[in-house]
Amino acid sequence: MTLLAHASESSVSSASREVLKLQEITLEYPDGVDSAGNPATLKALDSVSFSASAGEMTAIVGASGSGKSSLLWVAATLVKPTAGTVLLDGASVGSLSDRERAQLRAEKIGIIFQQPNLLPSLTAREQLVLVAHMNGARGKALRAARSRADDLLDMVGLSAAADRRAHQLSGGQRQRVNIARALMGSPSLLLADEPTSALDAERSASIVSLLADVTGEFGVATVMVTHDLTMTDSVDHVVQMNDGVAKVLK
Ligand SMILES: Nc1ncnc2c1ncn2[C@@H]1O[C@H](COP(=O)(O)OP(=O)(O)OP(=O)(O)O)[C@@H](O)[C@H]1O
Repeated sequence: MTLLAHASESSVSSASREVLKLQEITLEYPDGVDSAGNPATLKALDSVSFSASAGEMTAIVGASGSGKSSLLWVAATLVKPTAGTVLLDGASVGSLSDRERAQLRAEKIGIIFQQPNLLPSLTAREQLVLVAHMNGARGKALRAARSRADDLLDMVGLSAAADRRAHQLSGGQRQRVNIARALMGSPSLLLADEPTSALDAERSASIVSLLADVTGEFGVATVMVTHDLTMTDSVDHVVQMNDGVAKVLK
């Protein structure tokens, strides 16, 4: 298949290229007032440095409230850190406007949320083509988007279910559509927030193994938040969060 052959070549050439680099990221949330009545803050991330390379998968683990999701949202450029630098493909995102960051996200970042959030009235294929359609793709461009959607659905094992609507898919299948959808824009960074939280152990393992496959096939840098330590065997790197502090375990 052309798509996969092309992707494999790109993964070889892009191996170990640093896609995401977080330098001394601190994130503070407003947290009411202190005993003297002054505004208080809660430090969710405390000088976190970490990077993710093309073709490699990293798991972020840690107890509830340790800062895993905060780290992912900063990496996704959805939350601006209080201090520190986020570099994406070597360029700092700190000085970009909201609009420029939204554009950067569309071009470079695929995000997989905990719950797939699929639109009930659309088929699996339509969920993938929706963004291209909303961006005005018509004619040849729309046919190209449909063809890419079909290749991606094939890659995630759903070619037979391309015409099924969201409610006709199982939880695991919905998460596969979610993964395929995140890859539609050919991102260099793939971020997944607890992608297996709604699934049983067997389906969770197959979703993590699929993420590992697409990481290699597409040469993306994948960062997955998980509280499930059994998932860390199949990843290249593990970062443990503890009270906002990151420690690289693997
Ligand atoms: N929007 C917010 N406003 C204020 N505090 C927040 C906000 N979001 C998160 N926090 C706090 O920041 C800390 C880190 O939260 P975060 O959601 O990043 O942790 P987590 O490791 O992802 O937790 P979980 O596994 O339960 O999802 C927690 O103390 C949390 O209460």
